[in-house]
Parts: sequence; structure tokens; C-alpha cells
Amino acid sequence: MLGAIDYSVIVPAYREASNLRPLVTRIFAALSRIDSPVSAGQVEIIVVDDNSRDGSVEVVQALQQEGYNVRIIVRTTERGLSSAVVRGFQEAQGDNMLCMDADLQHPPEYVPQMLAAMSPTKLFVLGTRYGSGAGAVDEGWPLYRRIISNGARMLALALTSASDPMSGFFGIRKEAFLKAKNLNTSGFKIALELLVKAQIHSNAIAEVPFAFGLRTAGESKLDSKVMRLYLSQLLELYWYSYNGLIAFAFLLFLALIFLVWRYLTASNEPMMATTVQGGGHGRGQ
Ligand SMILES: Nc1nc2c(ncn2[C@@H]2O[C@H](COP(=O)(O)OP(=O)(O)O[C@H]3O[C@H](CO)[C@@H](O)[C@H](O)[C@@H]3O)[C@@H](O)[C@H]2O)c(=O)[nH]1
Ligand SMILES: [Mg+2]
Repeated sequence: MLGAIDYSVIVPAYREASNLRPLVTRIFAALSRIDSPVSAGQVEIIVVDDNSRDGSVEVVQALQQEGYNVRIIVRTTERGLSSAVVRGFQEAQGDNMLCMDADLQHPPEYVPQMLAAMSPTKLFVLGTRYGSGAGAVDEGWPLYRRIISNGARMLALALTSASDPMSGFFGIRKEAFLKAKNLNTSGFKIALELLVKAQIHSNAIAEVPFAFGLRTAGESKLDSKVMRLYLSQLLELYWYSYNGLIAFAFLLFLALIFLVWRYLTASNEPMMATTVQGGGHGRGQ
């Protein structure tokens, strides 16, 4: 697979050894189809792994030996989805960079279309789970996950016109990525961060409806810490995008949500239980 690399697919991965082979082979199979708008030889895949030590490195080495243009970066001093994506973008050879999850929830068959949607005028491509052509977003999801997903989306409405900045399946042109300064790389929402800080206007966004799959192997790493990080990221982005007054109003709104939540959860607790739970047990992000 020689020739210029125009497209880089960045895959943040933590303990995803069993998903990497199907991911890589399905992406290249989709690119090798006769109707693919992008050819396999133009594409590299970069897995950014946070020292999973679960055999991911060996899987990628085997795929390389079979001729797939894939490499793995193993980070040992940093952790977190968003910072892994940024690291991948920094290492990418292609001018068109796509981010997708390792766990096959972002279907590999959409990759050619997502890559081809980027151009000098379409600086950002977003896989969206909303609108016509998208599969049912939350089929099979528990209620709490649906509420979190929709709540998170609504809170970002005033920051971008993109229909689904939370999908995690998105691409950005290198020149736009380089424009974004002072990125907050904590948590999961790097797409929203880039949409705001690279100042992507609505007419520069291409949207591709897709059906969000179910994870069949490994575990989700989205925990309450990720949600708290998202709220603080939102606050910062409101501050960045608007004047302090609107950010302050948003802070009050968040405080109100918090109070309602405390009230609702407290009413389900015994009278004596004024303090609940210890610290989070999620991975540091
Ligand atoms: N390198 C690295 N990768 C990570 C880390 N945490 C998660 N990942 C990788 O990031 C991808 C998404 O993580 P999941 O744990 O599968 O998250 P999810 O709950 O399915 O959330 C996904 O879907 C959401 C939409 O419902 C998205 O909002 C979110 O960004 C993500 O794409 C997976 O490939 C996972 O291995 C980390 O600390 N480090
Ligand atoms: Mg997932």
C-alpha cells in the first residue's frame, strides 16, 4: 500500500484488543469496495492506546504483517479519550482526519463516506445519530443512558449548529485542527471542543447519518467522572463563546439542575443518610 496518505483514521482505544482486528479489516474491506470514493492505499489507521497491555500491540503487529496500514501508539504517561484523539491528530499524515471508537459502535462501513465528505470547504464531518437516514439512536439503551445522551446534547445546542456533537464519530481537516488553540482534552467531548475552538461555521459541516451500534466486546469507559468533566467543559465553552454574563446564567442553570437532582435523590434516601458514596472509581481521564 504505497503512495501518498491523504486520510488518517484515529482510533482511541483502551482495552480493546478483541475489537481491533474486526475494526481494521472491516475498514479496509469497505475502502476496497469498487464503489468506495476513497481508495485503501490513501488511508492509514492510527490506534492510540493507553497502555492497555491486553494484547492490542500484538494484534496490530499481526495486522501490519498482513499488509494493513495500521500502527499503534502506546501512551504510558497520559490517559483519556480526548487527549488520545488529539495525539492521533498530531501524528496523522493525512490532511483529512477521522476519529472513531474502537468498539465497532461507529460502523466501519461508513468510513469511506465520512472520509470523502471532507474537503477544503467542508472542514468538519459529523456522523449523526439524528435526522433522516440515521438508525434509532438509543434502541436497546437503558433509560438513564438515553436521558444522559439527550440532556448532554441539549446543553450544547447554543454552542454549535451541528446536530450531534456527541456522537464521537467525526472528522476534521488538518488546517482547521491547527487553528484550534487551548483545547480542553479532559473527558470525551473533543468534537464539541473542536467545533467551537476551531470556529467551524455551520456551512463548513457535512453530516452523515449513521446507526450507532451496540458494543459486543469489552466495556464502556463512560462513567460519572466523564459526565462531570463534560459539565465543566460546557461551562468553559460557554465562557469562550459568549460573554461572562451568559456563562454565569449557564452556571446558575447547572446549579439548579444539581439542586433538583439532590432533592430527588435525597427524597429516596433514609433521613440519616446525609452523605453518600466515596470517590469515583473510574479511570483518570
Ligand atoms: N486511549 C484511550 N481510549 C479511551 C479511553 N477511554 C475510552 N477510550 C476509547 O474511546 C472509545 C469510546 O469509549 P467507550 O467507553 O466505548 O464510550 P461510550 O460510552 O461508547 O461512548 C461513545 O459514544 C458516545 C455516544 O453515546 C460518545 O459521546 C462518546 O464520545 C463515545 O464515542 C473506545 O474506543 C474506548 O476504548 C482512554 O482513557 N484512553
Ligand atoms: Mg462504546
